[in-house]
Amino acid sequence: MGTSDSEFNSDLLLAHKLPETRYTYNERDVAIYALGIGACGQDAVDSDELKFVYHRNGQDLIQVLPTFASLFTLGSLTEGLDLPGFKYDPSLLLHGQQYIEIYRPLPSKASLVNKVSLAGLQDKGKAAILELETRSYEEGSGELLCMNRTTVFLRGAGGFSNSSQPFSYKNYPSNQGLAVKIPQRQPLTVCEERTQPSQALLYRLSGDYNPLHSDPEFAKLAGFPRPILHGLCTLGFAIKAIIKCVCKGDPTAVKTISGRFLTTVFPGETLITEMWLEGLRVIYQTKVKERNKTVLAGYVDIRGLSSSL
Ligand SMILES: CCC/C=C/C(=O)SCCNC(=O)CCNC(=O)[C@H](O)C(C)(C)COP(=O)([O-])OP(=O)([O-])OC[C@H]1O[C@@H](n2cnc3c(N)ncnc32)[C@H](O)[C@@H]1OP(=O)([O-])[O-]
Repeated sequence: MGTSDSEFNSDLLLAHKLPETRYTYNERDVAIYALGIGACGQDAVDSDELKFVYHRNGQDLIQVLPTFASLFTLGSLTEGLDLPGFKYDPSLLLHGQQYIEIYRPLPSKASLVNKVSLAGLQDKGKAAILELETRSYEEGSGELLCMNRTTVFLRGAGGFSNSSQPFSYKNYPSNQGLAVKIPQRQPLTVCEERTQPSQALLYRLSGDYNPLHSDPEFAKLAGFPRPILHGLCTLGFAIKAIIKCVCKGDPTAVKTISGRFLTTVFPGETLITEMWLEGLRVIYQTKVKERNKTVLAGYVDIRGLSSSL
């Protein structure tokens, strides 16, 4: 264990308290987010999707997609995370996994206080896996709205601990957020949706301005031929498909979301999401049609099932 701030120091790291963050949003942010994950992207009058963007009786009545909750975490990672006793290169960061619990339907506007804590850190040799947990409370009522656990894969940041006993810290149940086992049988339903070449440029307006998603030169330096799609954008497309195909368009049916980003998506590619039902759990995987590659896999726990399924 090191003694200076630039060397790995587990005592310093685990004792560190991350600052609270604030997140305030309104109906405009909700609509811009929905457009960013492709709502009405294929059909501007699709009644399953228009409700996330527009309401004829006033914008405060638009419905909020449950994955909007993932935006509440952004400040902690995108504005530079300063962890004493652990260093990494933010330009080599990739989003690895997202786990979200929704405790009550998200309002169309709110001011939130986020309590952020370190949920995990693992030394994988070539990379480090860092996990942050964010609990979002509504300002005023103090009510807990949702919890996000964000896993980032930090290329080049591994090898900071003893290789015969790599450092591994996790403070949450092992059944949460693990990669899922995809059933061998045919999926219950499949949804295909093309992302737009400008998808990342639109999605970034929801708050993740990392140039990896917009700047060709930056993307090349980070090891990609061109800018890549935000992981949370791909997740938004997949969960929107599940809401449409399994939850009969009801976004409040979603209780828990888990997703692991398996490989990168390029804006303009077509996403095919396959879904299987196991009790009240929807197992899903999303593939890129053009490359026949699975890019995302996970599960969604839902509150109930429509009788027609
Ligand atoms: C957050 C705000 C910023 C947003 C940025 C973005 O959106 S970026 C755009 C969105 N994001 C993307 O586009 C990223 C897409 N994903 C990828 O490109 C690749 O999956 C990878 C580079 C993350 C890892 O690939 P690889 O071949 O280098 O890895 P490997 O198979 O050799 O495994 C090594 C170890 O790591 C483990 N592990 C592996 N994967 C994950 C994971 N996803 N998650 C967690 N853990 C993972 C695996 O279990 C293993 O541990 P074990 O079992 O030995 O104890």
